[in-house]
Amino acid sequence: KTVAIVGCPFSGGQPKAGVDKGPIHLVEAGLVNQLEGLGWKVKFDGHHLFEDINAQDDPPIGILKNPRLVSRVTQSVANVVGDHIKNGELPVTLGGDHSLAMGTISGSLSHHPNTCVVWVDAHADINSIETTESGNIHGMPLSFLLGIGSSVPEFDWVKALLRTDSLVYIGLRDVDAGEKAILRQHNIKAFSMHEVDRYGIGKVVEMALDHVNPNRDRPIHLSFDVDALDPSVAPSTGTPVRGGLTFREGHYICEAIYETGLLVAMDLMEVNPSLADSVSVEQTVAVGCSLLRSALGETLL
Ligand SMILES: N[C@](CCCC[B-](O)(O)O)(CCN1CCCCC1)C(=O)O
Ligand SMILES: [Mn+2]
Ligand SMILES: [Mn+2]
Repeated sequence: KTVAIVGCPFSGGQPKAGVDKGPIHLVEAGLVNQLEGLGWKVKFDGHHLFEDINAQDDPPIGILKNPRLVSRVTQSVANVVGDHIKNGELPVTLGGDHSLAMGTISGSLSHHPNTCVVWVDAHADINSIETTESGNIHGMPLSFLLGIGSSVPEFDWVKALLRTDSLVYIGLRDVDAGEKAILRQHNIKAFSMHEVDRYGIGKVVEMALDHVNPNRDRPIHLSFDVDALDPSVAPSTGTPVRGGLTFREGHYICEAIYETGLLVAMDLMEVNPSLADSVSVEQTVAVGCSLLRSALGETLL
């Protein structure tokens, strides 16, 4: 079985410099060899190069920032991920900011229309153009994928093929008012940190999969934002929020999803190696690689 590493040095969905350097740090930490060590054939044809659009050609739409750049980059990612899946490979997309998930999940859905999405994150990333307070598109990918809010012509390539009952969250703890309304209105299932505390991660993952994959027969796309982890575990990320998942809880999610045998694509997002001291950066990168290994079959025994 082949893993295809898709390095996406992209930061256009948010304002902090550095998140585009996430992929190179993850690869340079030895990710390819680590995955080969698990028995995977690993395909990595270099990091993708996204040429910029100069600012005057990409004015905000409403308050959305870099809309044309984000749209173009995520559309190219959708094609890359879709092609890897078509080739029978398992795409592992390294971010880069979470707006990339518009591309990765579109890619999965293009080949597996019944893909269910497990979104591990402190944030819901579901703001529509009406509800976003920041205009940072990394806080919006799911609204486009679900077709929530008024459409933005520049993003018309995103077919709203994800159903709200095919999405489940784990780790939420910083959800905007507009997003809370969207989650309620659309009955989107979310296991916040409150549920993690209450039921424990084992039960939460079981309930999450029972919700989107009751017969364990649907392909799973795992979109993992490292800020789902507590900042003490993954400090070097753009929007840290205290009270997050422990190192083990994060790994348990990945281990349990691997055990289903249904994983078809994974994203590891929002590693920004320029936001902390070198020890903390190294720690964040190492945790990212470790999570990926767990999602791809590394076991403790
Ligand atoms: N919801 C936020 C954060 C999005 C994080 C994206 B992720 O998960 O990929 O890291 C935060 C908006 N928030 C509103 C109140 C004032 C501070 C910013 C937004 O910008 O939409
Ligand atoms: Mn996110
Ligand atoms: Mn987040």
